Formats: sequence, C-alpha cells, structure tokens
Amino acid sequence: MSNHHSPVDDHQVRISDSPEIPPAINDNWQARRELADALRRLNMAMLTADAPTGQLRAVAAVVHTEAARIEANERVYGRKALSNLYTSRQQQNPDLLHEMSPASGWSNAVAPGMHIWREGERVHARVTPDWSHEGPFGHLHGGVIALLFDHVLSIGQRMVGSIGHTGTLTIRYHRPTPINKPLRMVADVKRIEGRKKFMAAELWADNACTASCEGIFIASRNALPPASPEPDKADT
Ligand SMILES: CCCCCCCC(=O)SCCNC(=O)CCNC(=O)[C@H](O)C(C)(C)COP(=O)(O)OP(=O)(O)OC[C@H]1O[C@@H](n2cnc3c(N)ncnc32)[C@H](O)[C@@H]1OP(=O)(O)O
Repeated sequence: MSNHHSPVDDHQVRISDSPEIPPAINDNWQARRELADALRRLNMAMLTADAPTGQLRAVAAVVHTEAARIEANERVYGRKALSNLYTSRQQQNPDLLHEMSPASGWSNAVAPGMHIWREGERVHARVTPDWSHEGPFGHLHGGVIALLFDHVLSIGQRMVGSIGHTGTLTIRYHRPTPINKPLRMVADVKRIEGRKKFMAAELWADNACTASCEGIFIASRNALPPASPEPDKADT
C-alpha cells in the first residue's frame, strides 16, 4: 500500500534538453508508441466520422478481439512494477513516466502526446490537443489544461531536486484555448521553502497566453536533497 510520505518520483525521470522527442529505447517500445498512435487515430475517427452503426459495432468487435490477444501476455500493472520487472531481467528501463504518463506518455493512447524539455532554468512543452480534448465548442477542456499544467510543473521540479506531490494548483483561464494547433508551455521554479516548491507556468497559443498557473508542490520527508547541480543526471 502506498503512503503519502513516499516519493512520487521513481528517480528515473529525466528532463530532456532537446525539443525533439527522443527515439524509443528499443523496438518493443517503438511498437507501443505505434499502437498508441493507432488507438488515437481510431478514437479520432470515431469522434469525427458520421459512421454507420453496423460499422461501429464491427470495429468494436475487432478491437475487443485484438485487445484479448494482448491481454493474454503476462500483465504488469503500474510503472513501479514494470520498472522492477525490467531490473530483475537486467533489461534497460525506458523513461517510463514519459512513455506512460496520462498527460505526456508517448505510449499512452489517452495522453495528448506532450513533449517537455529544459532550456536553462525553465522547462518548455509542446502539445497539440485535438477533438478528443474538446471542452467548449472548438476549444480545449479546462480540466485537460489543468492536467497539462500539473504535469509540466511536476516535471519542472526535477530542475531543483526530486518530484513532490501536487499540493495546490491555481489556474487562471484568460481566454479559450484552441485545439488542433500546437500549444506551447513554459514553467519555472519561483522559490523553495523547506519541502515546498512554488512553481509557475503559462500556456500559449500563437502569440496569446490563454492560461497561467501557480502550483505548490510538497516534497516527501525522505526526498532527495534539493538543488542538485545536475538533477537529471545525479540519480542514474
Ligand atoms: C513521477 C512524477 C509523476 C507525476 C505526478 C504528477 C503530480 C501529481 O499528480 S501528484 C497527485 C496529486 N496530489 C496528491 O494526491 C497529493 C495528496 N496530498 C498529500 O499526499 C499530502 O497532503 C501532501 C503530500 C501534499 C502533504 O502532506 P505532508 O507531507 O504530510 O505535508 P505537511 O507535513 O502537512 O505539510 C508540509 C508543508 O506543506 C504545506 N502543505 C501541505 N499540504 C499542502 C497543500 N495541499 N497545498 C499547499 N501547501 C501544503 C504545509 O502547510 C506545510 O508547510 P510549512 O512547512 O510551511 O508548515
């Protein structure tokens, strides 16, 4: 059972220093990314196509059959268990958070496929939400915006130590955020007080800041000490 004093960070989370998504660590994870892309495409097709009922039911049956094929393999639930499995097999661990996160996971079909990287003392992110993330007509759902902020700020904590739990997020929605176009995010650490990191981020579409966020993140009592000079390399 988890307790809230254990770190949320699995110590393998790194912040990329490149605006380009890194290649998958092996062919298996490349195939997972490809399947996630296919699932996103299927979802988009269903949400946007005026498809006949029979066709929808036929595709559902095929998808259930294919899901059962994959389910027949050994099941491993959660990043921690998967990481332990790879370690026990002496296999290389992918960056599981960036592959599996519901906000940014390249191999998670429900994630909008965000990329986060560091430049100096800031983290940047790029994401293109689509019709599956619609809130107000033609615009991004406010809860999805909260998810994106939470994740970018969470990862941004890595610049100054380990990743703590989100304590409080305060979001101001300045104007509707478009979908189906690349959005940019930028985040930084404003200050650290004891176990608390005060973070801030903005969401931009074209030249407009559509939302901004302040977050307070609470490091666990047994967290790594903050302000490691190279936090993304120190734990390897
Ligand atoms: C690997 C990365 C994965 C990505 C993760 C993405 C981020 C997430 O989604 S995390 C999930 C969402 N968040 C949660 O579920 C957190 C649930 N809450 C908790 O577990 C606890 O309340 C927790 C950990 C935040 C704080 O508990 P605890 O460590 O006991 O804090 P506590 O000792 O009471 O307080 C420490 C300090 O933080 C402050 N604080 C506590 N809770 C909060 C809060 N919610 N907001 C702001 N400040 C807070 C206290 O006032 C105190 O400040 P000070 O030192 O100045 O007196």
